[in-house]
Amino acid sequence: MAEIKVAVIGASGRMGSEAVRAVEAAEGLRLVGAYGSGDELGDLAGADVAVELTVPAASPGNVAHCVERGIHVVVGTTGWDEPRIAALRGQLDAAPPSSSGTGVGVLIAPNFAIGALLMMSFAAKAAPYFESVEVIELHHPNKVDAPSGTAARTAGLIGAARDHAGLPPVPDATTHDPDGARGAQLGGIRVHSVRLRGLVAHQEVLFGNAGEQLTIRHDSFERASFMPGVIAAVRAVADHPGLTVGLEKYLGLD
Ligand SMILES: NC(=O)C1=CN([C@@H]2O[C@H](COP(=O)(O)OP(=O)(O)OC[C@H]3O[C@@H](n4cnc5c(N)ncnc54)[C@H](OP(=O)(O)O)[C@@H]3O)[C@@H](O)[C@H]2O)C=CC1
Ligand SMILES: O=C(O)C1=N[C@H](C(=O)O)C[C@H](O)C1
Repeated sequence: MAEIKVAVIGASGRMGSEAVRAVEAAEGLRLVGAYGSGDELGDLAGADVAVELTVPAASPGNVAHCVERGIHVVVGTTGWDEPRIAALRGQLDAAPPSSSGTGVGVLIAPNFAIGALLMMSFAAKAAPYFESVEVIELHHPNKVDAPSGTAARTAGLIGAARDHAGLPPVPDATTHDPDGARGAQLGGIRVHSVRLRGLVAHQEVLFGNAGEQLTIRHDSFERASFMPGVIAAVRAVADHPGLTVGLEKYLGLD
């Protein structure tokens, strides 16, 4: 198999620096470029695949830059809401082919950890069977976005599964909540964000019925937990032209 040339955008960040090390250690991958916020991306040093791990404000511009140049992109940065995704789909439809002649592939992966992918899959499977559900995500206090991309994705999957099953809205008698104590509401699902020194990335999905509760919890204790997913995505992205949301689609875990 031909060597894959990889560039990391956001290379000095917490995730980016870990991704640089993972790419350097991975067989069949060669790191050709590492970019920070002050760097000109240019042709990304001839990379076949860019790994994008920056901030929500910069990510769409970086991804557009890669797509325009026919470079496949693995995006771990969060903040990809529906309008951003729709704009990217439009750009991909009109994009030039990649250097290998296929359509450009872009993966938006809200979470690369295998356990987190399974947590989301289990949550979607459980969703039709419970009257109540809420999501609690817990992260390190340096995280700039809330709710987490994982929580937004989980809420989306649960909401879709409930709608498909014809479930009514989650019961909630709250009529007075001047300080927003009930958290954010994403597609009808309550999401609560905790920021706490000492944490990395954690999430609980709480399901309730009369007399019973199911809790699905995932913990990333180290950013190393994301790296097998990053490397698997780099290896697979060229084989998936167009836009894919969720690494589970590459791994058959959906
Ligand atoms: N999908 C997943 O599994 C995971 C996703 N994430 C997401 O990844 C993203 C990064 O997280 P994290 O590493 O913790 O954040 P950091 O703040 O540690 O790193 C962000 C990096 O992005 C760089 N940056 C900012 N703007 C640009 C730009 N325009 N071009 C290039 N680089 C830029 C910053 O560089 P500088 O310091 O020079 O400003 C910084 O090094 C977040 O959105 C986070 O939610 C995090 C963990 C797992
Ligand atoms: O910022 C983080 O740290 C993380 N971000 C992603 C998210 O917002 O879901 C993935 C993981 O939770 C870590």
